[in-house]
Amino acid sequence: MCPSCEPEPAANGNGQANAASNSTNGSSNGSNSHPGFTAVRTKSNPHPHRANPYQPVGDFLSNVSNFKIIESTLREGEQFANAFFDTEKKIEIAKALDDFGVDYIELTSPAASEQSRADCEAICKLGLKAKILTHIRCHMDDARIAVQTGVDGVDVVIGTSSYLMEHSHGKDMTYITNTAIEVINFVKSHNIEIRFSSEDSFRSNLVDLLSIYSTVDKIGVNRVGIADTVGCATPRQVYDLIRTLRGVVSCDIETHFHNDTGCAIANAYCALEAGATHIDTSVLGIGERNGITPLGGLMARMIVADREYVMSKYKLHKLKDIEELVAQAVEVNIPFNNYITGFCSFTHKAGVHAKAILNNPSTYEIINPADFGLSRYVHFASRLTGWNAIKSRAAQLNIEMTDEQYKECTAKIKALADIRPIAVDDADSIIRAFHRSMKLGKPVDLLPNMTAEEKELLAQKEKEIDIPEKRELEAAAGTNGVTT
Ligand SMILES: CC(=O)SCCNC(=O)CCNC(=O)[C@H](O)C(C)(C)COP(=O)(O)OP(=O)(O)OC[C@H]1O[C@@H](n2cnc3c(N)ncnc32)[C@H](O)[C@@H]1OP(=O)(O)O
Ligand SMILES: O=C(O)CCC(=O)C(=O)O
Ligand SMILES: [Zn+2]
Repeated sequence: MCPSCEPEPAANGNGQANAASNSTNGSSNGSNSHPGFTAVRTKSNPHPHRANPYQPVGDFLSNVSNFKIIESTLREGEQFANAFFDTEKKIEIAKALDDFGVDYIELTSPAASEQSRADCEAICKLGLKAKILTHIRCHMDDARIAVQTGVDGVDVVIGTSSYLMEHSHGKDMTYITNTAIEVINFVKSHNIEIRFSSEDSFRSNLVDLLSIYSTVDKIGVNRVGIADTVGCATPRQVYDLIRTLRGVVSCDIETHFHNDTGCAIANAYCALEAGATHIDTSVLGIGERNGITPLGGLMARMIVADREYVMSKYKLHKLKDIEELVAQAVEVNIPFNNYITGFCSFTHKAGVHAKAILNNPSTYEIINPADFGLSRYVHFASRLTGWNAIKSRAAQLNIEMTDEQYKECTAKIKALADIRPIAVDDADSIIRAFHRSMKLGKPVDLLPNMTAEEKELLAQKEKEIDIPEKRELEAAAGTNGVTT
């Protein structure tokens, strides 16, 4: 099968949920297979290969087709307000991330607590494919503990902005540089990967930054790290800084973006464009405050840039399970608008969208849900529903009518949807009853269990219905075209 094609989803005709209440829910049960909508059969191959004039241009600096993920749910994510991971949960998450295909798993400092140290050792012993890192302060005490845990690498960090130099650790650049050299040499002497990072890079002095990165690069660190610790950076600032740094160091460049101003994914992308090699993520973006670049959001961004690379490296159909695992562990709901796995990420509602999606999903989808093992849905039970969606739903119910009849039936669905939120079952009942009335040639009760009040409101609405095609038919049949 063409990698761009998805298997045709089965019709989901037995839905019970109320579409409108779904859409105001604000959170989901973590599934995109919601019963309020129906999975659709589309006419043409979804997402055929087609030249995209906006696709990334070839660029000798860019790593959008060659990046690595440092997954920090078990480090940055543990700093999320709600997070508590016991050993068992940490192991479960580490295994799931490893299976997904992340390149590195970063763990909380073993200096944080005795259990943190023991958990770090336990995860190192799992023999995962992903390399295991731990994250420490730029301090020999922490480094001595870290190298004893069995990790593959140590991520060292120290604040370089004036805020942090003054109010966090109180050390100047000379002290920072000397300590960094000592810690780096010590970790390297244990044949362990080493990364040196400046905290709050975007509020640090550029000359200080380039100077210390140049020094640690010469000593032979595996990576340097740039961190937008307070989430203040814009994509343009990120591009400029990483591009400049790329010209100064020869080692890899890791980047870490907080999401306080909503730029964490865009910043990660720009960093890769400018030559960064590694992106820090966490599942659902959990971390300090409102967190960092989310793993799923990064996957969404990168699959659009280079689908082949992303598909070949990561088991995307496991994303939803990992998010549910972490969401449960930290007791949060997956947001309704979450990248990829939000309950309505692939649901198309307005008639204009539905029609085009039914013809070709690329019209209103940049990501193919099937790449993530998910389905797309067309909503067909609202006042925004169009006759093309109703025709497609009728086909799923094995009902065939003329185009004029689909339109008239749609108008009846809209009339009811103008009165109250309607469920899939309501729309289905109307389609069935309308079809029956067409066959019998006489009106039937569209919704037998409607309340008297609803019936009266609906009758009012029906008076207002004006379908041009119906008017023409009625005129042709000798009526004045006015429904009474
Ligand atoms: C931006 C980030 O997310 S960086 C990663 C943050 N991670 C963590 O903080 C891990 C969890 N932390 C902990 O368990 C504790 O903070 C510990 C064990 C690291 C330190 O605990 P304590 O010694 O009780 O210090 P406390 O947490 O109150 O203050 C931080 C200390 O680290 C020092 N410090 C802060 N940043 C750094 C750094 N990057 N390198 C070296 N020292 C640092 C501060 O000066 C302060 O030391 P002091 O009060 O003795 O002068
Ligand atoms: O180690 C790093 O590069 C990042 C540390 C961190 O979490 C931050 O600065 O926000
Ligand atoms: Zn952070």
